[in-house]
Amino acid sequence: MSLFAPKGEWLSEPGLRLFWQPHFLTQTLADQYLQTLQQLAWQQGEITLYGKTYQEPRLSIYCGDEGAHYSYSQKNMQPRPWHPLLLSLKDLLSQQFNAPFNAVLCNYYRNGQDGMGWHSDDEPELGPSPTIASLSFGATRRFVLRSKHDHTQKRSFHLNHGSLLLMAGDTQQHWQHAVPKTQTAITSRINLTFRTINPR
Ligand SMILES: O=C(O)CCC(=O)C(=O)O
Ligand SMILES: [Fe+2]
Repeated sequence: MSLFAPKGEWLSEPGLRLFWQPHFLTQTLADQYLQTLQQLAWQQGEITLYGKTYQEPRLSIYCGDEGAHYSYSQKNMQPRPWHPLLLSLKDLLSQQFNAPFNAVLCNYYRNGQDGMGWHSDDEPELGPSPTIASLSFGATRRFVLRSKHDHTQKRSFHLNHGSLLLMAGDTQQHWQHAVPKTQTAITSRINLTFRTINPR
């Protein structure tokens, strides 16, 4: 059985380079993977902004090769060892996109009140033009991009169960992205972002 349902497409314009494949995984595989992923040791992280500590509005877990330390929002994250499913997805995506992924940040959005605010994945250890592969499972959530130069310039995707969205090229330099909270009653969603962490 092929993992790959219909092909995806590259969306390229100056400063924005994306690859979108809504049915990257078959429904059966996506269902099976979601069940496994729900059993990971999810934790609610904290962020400190201007001396005040907040609980993140989502659960997360960071896995990767030994030494793939990642810091964001003043948090220094030590990778946990690879879960076998995450490792096999990492290998598959690395091969497919010719990118040496060595870590994955997993996020668990429990309901519409969980989300992720505007940011770019532009931490120094990702390098200037990171390739980031994002796989989604469970409830469909809106993923929005906006230009850093003109916030009215937006692109929006509905990241469905089994979909793949890849961000590449200069995207992180010129665009921010977010997963907005929603009042709509929705079930949980899991997102995996595979990344390449360069040694400091
Ligand atoms: O949940 C998503 O689709 C995006 C997650 C994200 O932007 C991140 O982990 O940096
Ligand atoms: Fe991000």
